[in-house]
Formats: sequence, structure tokens, C-alpha cells
Amino acid sequence: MTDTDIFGKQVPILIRNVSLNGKIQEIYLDGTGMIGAVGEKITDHDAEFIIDGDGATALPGMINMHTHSPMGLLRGYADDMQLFEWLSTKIWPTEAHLTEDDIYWGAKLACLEMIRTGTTTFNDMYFKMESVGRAVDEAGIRACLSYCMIDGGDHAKFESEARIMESTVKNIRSLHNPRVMPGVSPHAVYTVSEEGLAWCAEYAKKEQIPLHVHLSETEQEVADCVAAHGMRPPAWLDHCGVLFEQCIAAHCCWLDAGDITLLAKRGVTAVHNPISNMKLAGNRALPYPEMKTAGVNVALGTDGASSNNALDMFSEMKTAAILQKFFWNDPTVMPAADALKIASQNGAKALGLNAGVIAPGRLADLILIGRNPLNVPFFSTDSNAVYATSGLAVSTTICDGVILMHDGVIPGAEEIMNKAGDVASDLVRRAAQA
Ligand SMILES: C[C@H]1O[C@@H](n2cnc3c(O)ncnc32)[C@H](O)[C@@H]1O
Ligand SMILES: [Zn+2]
Repeated sequence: MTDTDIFGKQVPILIRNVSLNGKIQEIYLDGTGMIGAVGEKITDHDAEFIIDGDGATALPGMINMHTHSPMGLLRGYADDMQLFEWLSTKIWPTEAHLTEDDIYWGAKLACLEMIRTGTTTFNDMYFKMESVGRAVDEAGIRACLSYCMIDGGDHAKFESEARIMESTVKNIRSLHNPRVMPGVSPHAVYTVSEEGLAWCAEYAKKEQIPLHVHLSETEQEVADCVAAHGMRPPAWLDHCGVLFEQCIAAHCCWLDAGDITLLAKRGVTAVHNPISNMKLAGNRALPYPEMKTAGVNVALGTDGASSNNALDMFSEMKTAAILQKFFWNDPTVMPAADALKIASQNGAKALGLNAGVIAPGRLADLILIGRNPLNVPFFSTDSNAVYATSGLAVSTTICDGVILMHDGVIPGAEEIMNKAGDVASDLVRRAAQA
């Protein structure tokens, strides 16, 4: 089999000469999307393709647990603003002009960027998610896709949003692709009514799918929630039934001790988005030390590419680790191993995926970081991956046992970049004319 034949096919693959947990190992992918064996010398195999890692580092694929994939179309469109002003004056007015085609090409661009930088799964919240589903299906990456409900407290709007939510779940399921999973997303406590939050919670539980929500991102959100409902946002979500084991809450910056206890008790996953929080100057970091002590499952996400402005989980891991040390004035907080775990295993746990670890019987979602100056010398895999490596150092990305990128090559990348650039310019032009 030649190098170009290998893309997009689920066939048995042997990866030789890779550094895994500090030892040179071989990894056999069994051709069904699973890791078949890991060992120093795998002799019993029927590999159709052999990758010589040449000493590359093997890591589990990154799991980006909070993003809005089509927002790459608005990368660099509106920067250096406060969150609510950014959303209400720039982002929402432009999003009102998004077509299915825009969303499709925005999601194609996001999948391309994530594959390029070593992400194999993402948890997405946006609109027109069938178009995102088509892009994910074609890209070969794994994703949980949720329609974002915003009803603004209007009952008629809630009813129409609920119908869109139901049809989105049905349409995502009709792709019959286990890599493309449906979820449910009420946007936040400040944009969704009590009936909207309660309906989303009940619906997610009935369908047994994840619920993805923004939570306690800013101090204002907390103050407004207390003023409106006499409760802090986690207690209000709990009152509406939203806090349960499949709840994935993005940001979780402005939490007090009671909030943390509640999230731990309900088994909620909290997603740290350090770059977006720092750029939008939320003035608070997710309280990782207390959450870790309380046993909250903490995962990692980039947020959208218009507030980050990239979807590179390697930058996110480094930022998470150094922000936590800086914010808590303690260099022992979030060691490199923790940063890697929140970027892989903990996301897999939240989505109920048998991924995030390279071991036999796990999903064959993994990446290779080829030999490059950022990986020399090699005292510690975790340290180099978190503190030195950039996502652009990822050389090979494999999802579901299928090679999506090899030696930095992703088939079709040029067309996606050209088309997404054109679509973004046209979207901004239409929005400006309105
Ligand atoms: C899905 C909707 O959420 C909007 N959004 C993007 N980033 C953020 C954020 O940091 N907080 C709240 N809402 C956000 C996005 O523009 C969509 O409208
Ligand atoms: Zn977000």
C-alpha cells in the first residue's frame, strides 16, 4: 500500500518505533477501530500498513470538550472586547446571517485545524448542527454535536427551539455513524428560560445523551442569576434538573465552595477554557485545586476560534497549567501529567468513550509527535508535551483506527482553507450590509 492509499481506510496498522510512556514500543491497530496490542515487539499481526515512528512520541488524541466549531469563520473578526459586548454587538448579529453552507465550511475548517493539531474528539455547541455533522462525518474525526438553545425567556421561542433540538438529535442519529454523537445544549442561565433549562435536562436524560452548557463564566452572570432567582448559577441549574452525570459545564470560573460541592455531588464535568477566559478577561480561573480535591471531573476545551483564537489543545494544556500555577501562586498546581489527563482521559470519561489512553481494547484514537527540536532532549514525555510542544508539531493523527493525517499531510486541506476563507469574507460582507 502506498502512502496516499492509507488515508481514510480502517485497516490493520502497525506503528513501530514510537516512544510511549518513556519506552520504545509498537502499537497494533486491529482494523476495527480499536487498539489490538501494545508491546516492545508485536510479531503476531496482519498489518496492511506499517508506520515507522522513527522515535516519535505517541499520545492519546486530544479531546476538546468545549468549542463552537463553525466560529473559525469569525477568527480575528472581533477581538479585545468584554464577553457580553462581544456577543451582543459583534457575534450574535453576524451569526444571524449564517447559512447551512457557511456552517458546513466553518466546521470543515475546524475539523482540519483539530486534525492538524492532534485533536481526535470534540464536544460542540452551535446551530444548524446537521451541517456540522456532515463535516465531521467526512473529516473522520469524532464529535458530540449539540444544538444550542437560546429562548430569551420567550415561551413561543422556547417551543420552536425545543422542536429544533429534537429534530437535530434525530438527524444526527440518522447519519448512523458512531463517531458522530448527539447532545443537548441550553446556552446558559442568562439566555435560556427556566422551562427551557428544565426541558433540556429532561430531554437529555430521556435520550441518555450529554447536556452541554456554559456556566459561571463571568462575575456578572453570577450576580444577575442571584438577583433574578435568589440562587447562584449551579444551584439554579440544579433547581431546573440540569446537573446530572452527563452534564458538561464549560468555564466554571466563578464558583464558590458550595458550588464545587454541588458539582461534585451531581457528577458534573467542568471544562476549563483558560485561553478564552484570559482573552475575554473573566478575571477568575476555574478553581482546579479545590475541584480536584472535591473529585470533580475536570476536562479541557478551547472554546470557539473567535475567542481563543485557535483550536490547538497543546497551547490550551500549557496555558491551563501555567495559568493555574500563576492564579493560585503555587507551581505545584496542575502538574504536566494532570494537564494531559484533563485533555484526554477526563474528556473521554465525560462523553462515555473508551478513549483517552493508549492500551489494548481502547479506541484507536491517537497521535504521533514526530522528531522536532521542541522534543529534544527527552527527559519527560509529559513535560515536553505540555510545556514545549505546539499542536503543529503533531505529525500523524489517527481516529477510529483511520489515518487522517500522516507526516503533516491531510488530503483536501488546501480546498478547505480556500473555501472557508471565501465563505467567511462573504458572511462578514452580508452582515455589514444588513
Ligand atoms: C453557541 C453560542 O454560544 C456563543 N458563544 C461563543 N463563545 C461563548 C462564550 O465564551 N460564552 C457564551 N457564549 C459563547 C456563540 O457565539 C453562539 O451564539
Ligand atoms: Zn463557549
